[in-house]
Amino acid sequence: MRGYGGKPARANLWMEVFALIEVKNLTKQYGIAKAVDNLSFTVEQGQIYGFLGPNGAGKSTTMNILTGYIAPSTGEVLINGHNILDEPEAARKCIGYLPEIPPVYPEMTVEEYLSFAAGLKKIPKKEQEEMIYDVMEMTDITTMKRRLIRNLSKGYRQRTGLAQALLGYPEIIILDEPMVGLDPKQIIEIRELIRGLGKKHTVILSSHILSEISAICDHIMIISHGNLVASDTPDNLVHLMKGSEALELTVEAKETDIRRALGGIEGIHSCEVKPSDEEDACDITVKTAGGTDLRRKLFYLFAEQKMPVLRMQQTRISLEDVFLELTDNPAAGVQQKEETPKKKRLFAGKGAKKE
Ligand SMILES: Nc1ncnc2c1ncn2[C@@H]1O[C@H](COP(=O)(O)OP(=O)(O)OP(=O)(O)O)[C@@H](O)[C@H]1O
Repeated sequence: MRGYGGKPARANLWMEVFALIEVKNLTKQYGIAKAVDNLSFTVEQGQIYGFLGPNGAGKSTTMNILTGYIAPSTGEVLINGHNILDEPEAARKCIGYLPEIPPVYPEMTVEEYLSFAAGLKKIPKKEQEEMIYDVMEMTDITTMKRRLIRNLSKGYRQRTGLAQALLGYPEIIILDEPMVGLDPKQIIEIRELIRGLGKKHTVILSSHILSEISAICDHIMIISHGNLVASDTPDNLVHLMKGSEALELTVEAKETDIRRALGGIEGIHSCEVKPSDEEDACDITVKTAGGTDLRRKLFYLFAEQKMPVLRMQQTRISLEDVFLELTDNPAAGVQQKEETPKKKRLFAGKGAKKE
């Protein structure tokens, strides 16, 4: 079992042993505004984590704190057991960081820049040449090594920034909005590159674009107004929100008869009945509680009542719906967290702080 921050591993601390990053009650205050508000989560080894949130949610601020670029107002960050404030060098050694604006120098060639970055990272001189060659191969920029950075395309500039992050082979790679400004082809290429990195590294990437995150990440953390509002796998985020699923029906019957018939059915969270465009029929939207599937029950109910069902459709919740619901109204997420044990997992998934 791998030790935790150089301390002896203990079997009953299994989860802690593999927590590569632990963030506890992190807050960053700018004047009276809170960019990050009491944020807690853990990151485990060997996964690709997506940090998702609308503009201004606090993603960059959190990443800058994790990487030691800015200090939190309160709270604690442990990187592989090293406190980022008490042992910054040991903590930063575990992390390769590509900030939102790649820290590249336009007047240097790719090779010169990587050599400069290797120096900053205090990589021993005798290891530098081979490592620079290696990270250029990993990011597929070897053919560009003598080109001035200012003459590179945005995609290659991003790869150069990524190569810089990989110098020293850190266990954790943090990428802030790595696809911003790239064209669709470059996005696909960088996505593949990140997927490849995820095989050997723990990767955290931030984005405000859901499709980018869901295409690459094993685990999604949704942040809104500086709070973590959900943390789970993409599938679980959708599955565990199934309580918001709805059934839409068109039934040939009077509104009062439909309401009476539905009155005795358990598992209905809410129900809307209104006149349909179909003659002598009503459109019904039934919201189910806790993901209950009422399709068969309603089919037999209306058949017994001699009310023909002209249409029945289940509207599936998408990851987009989850994202919008949680980021439009983060308080709704917290409420759900307390309401049902099933939804609780949404907030206490692998990346979320175990209580
Ligand atoms: N140095 C600063 N001084 C004052 N306010 C700041 C500072 N940096 C960030 N903020 C504010 O903190 C909040 C969070 O910003 P942050 O950049 O972390 O969000 P983000 O999720 O990364 O957004 P984006 O995707 O737009 O970069 C925003 O309201 C921002 O205006």
